[in-house]
Amino acid sequence: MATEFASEASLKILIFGHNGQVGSSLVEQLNQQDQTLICPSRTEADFAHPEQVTQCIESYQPDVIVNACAYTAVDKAESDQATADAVNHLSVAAMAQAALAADIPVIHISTDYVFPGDAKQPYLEDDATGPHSVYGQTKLDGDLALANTLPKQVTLRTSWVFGEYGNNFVKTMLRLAESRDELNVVADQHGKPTYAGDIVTSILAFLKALAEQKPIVWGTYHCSSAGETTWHGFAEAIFAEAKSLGVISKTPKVHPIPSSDFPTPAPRPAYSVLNTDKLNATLAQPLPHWSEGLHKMLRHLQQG
Ligand SMILES: NC(=O)C1=CN([C@@H]2O[C@H](COP(=O)(O)OP(=O)(O)OC[C@H]3O[C@@H](n4cnc5c(N)ncnc54)[C@H](OP(=O)(O)O)[C@@H]3O)[C@@H](O)[C@H]2O)C=CC1
Ligand SMILES: Cc1cn([C@H]2C[C@H](O)[C@@H](COP(=O)(O)OP(=O)(O)O[C@H]3O[C@@H](C)C(=O)[C@@H](O)[C@H]3O)O2)c(=O)[nH]c1=O
Repeated sequence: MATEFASEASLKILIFGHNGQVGSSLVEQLNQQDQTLICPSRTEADFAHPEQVTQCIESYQPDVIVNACAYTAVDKAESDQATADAVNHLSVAAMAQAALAADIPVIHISTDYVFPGDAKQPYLEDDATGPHSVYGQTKLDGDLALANTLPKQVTLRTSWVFGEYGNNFVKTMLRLAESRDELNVVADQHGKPTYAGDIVTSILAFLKALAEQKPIVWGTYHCSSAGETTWHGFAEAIFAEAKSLGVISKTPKVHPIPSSDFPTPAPRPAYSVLNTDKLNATLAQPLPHWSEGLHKMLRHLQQG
């Protein structure tokens, strides 16, 4: 997929969450192009204080905002609702107001955890939401505030993100492999692992259209790598690929368990597979299978 911008097309891009999994990967890709990036530190724009987000947008006057910032500690959010709400909801609402006032678009990232998880087939963009966790509810509240305020917005709803940078399930599994011979992993939660690089490909496609003044269909898109599995299936794939690439020397035995045997403060959806047909049509091809992203990530770790 061509993600190079036309040489004359240049944007001043304000990126929130530039140190996260998606943000780091986005900055890495954009640094290879002739774009002006603004990556405010947490001290400059602390999302626990929405007024700082407003001030930051007003002072930098970007052409576009990419919001990859979020309170992503799903279990911790259950006992830290006020901070999760400030970061995931109130700051996004403030961002939407500031973007509207400045007439600039926002590309925002959201989550499969906005869905209740009782579907039997992949969720479409307009299917009813109904989060069961504080994280999912605060993300949904932020998404709605943005969509109801700002006409020029793209929300990319993604799922089970992993990549080279930051923390994720793949890194947790690799760490556990060092110390454990056996692991229990839930086998009754179904979703789509998504490589951060694939989300970046999608973000770049929208930025490129913006820079080249091509028409954009604003709104919500489901943005996950191809393929679906369970956390247990994902863990088994991680260990098989990591062993074959020599990232780990031994593979633990992975026992499939029901969610009831792995109690967590926040309930996770039993089924959060996202239907990505709308985005596939926009990008003119589907994102790659998650196993390709897993291979890329593990190769990167292997090469140090
Ligand atoms: N991780 C996942 O599995 C999934 C993520 N998503 C969504 O994708 C997006 C990107 O997620 P991901 O890259 O994984 O997130 P990360 O947790 O890797 O990164 C989050 C980013 O937000 C920043 N941040 C958190 N709190 C604050 C704060 N109070 N003030 C300023 N910055 C803050 C972090 O800064 P710092 O580095 O300083 O901590 C970090 O840069 C989010 O919207 C998330 O909800 C959707 C589905 C799955
Ligand atoms: C570490 C571990 C987890 N699990 C289970 C717990 C949980 O049900 C599932 C996933 O665990 P994690 O806590 O790593 O993942 P979790 O924080 O639920 O991941 C979510 O993050 C947020 C930000 C999102 O938006 C979601 O799309 C999703 O990626 O695996 C096991 O069964 N065994 C284990 O050893």
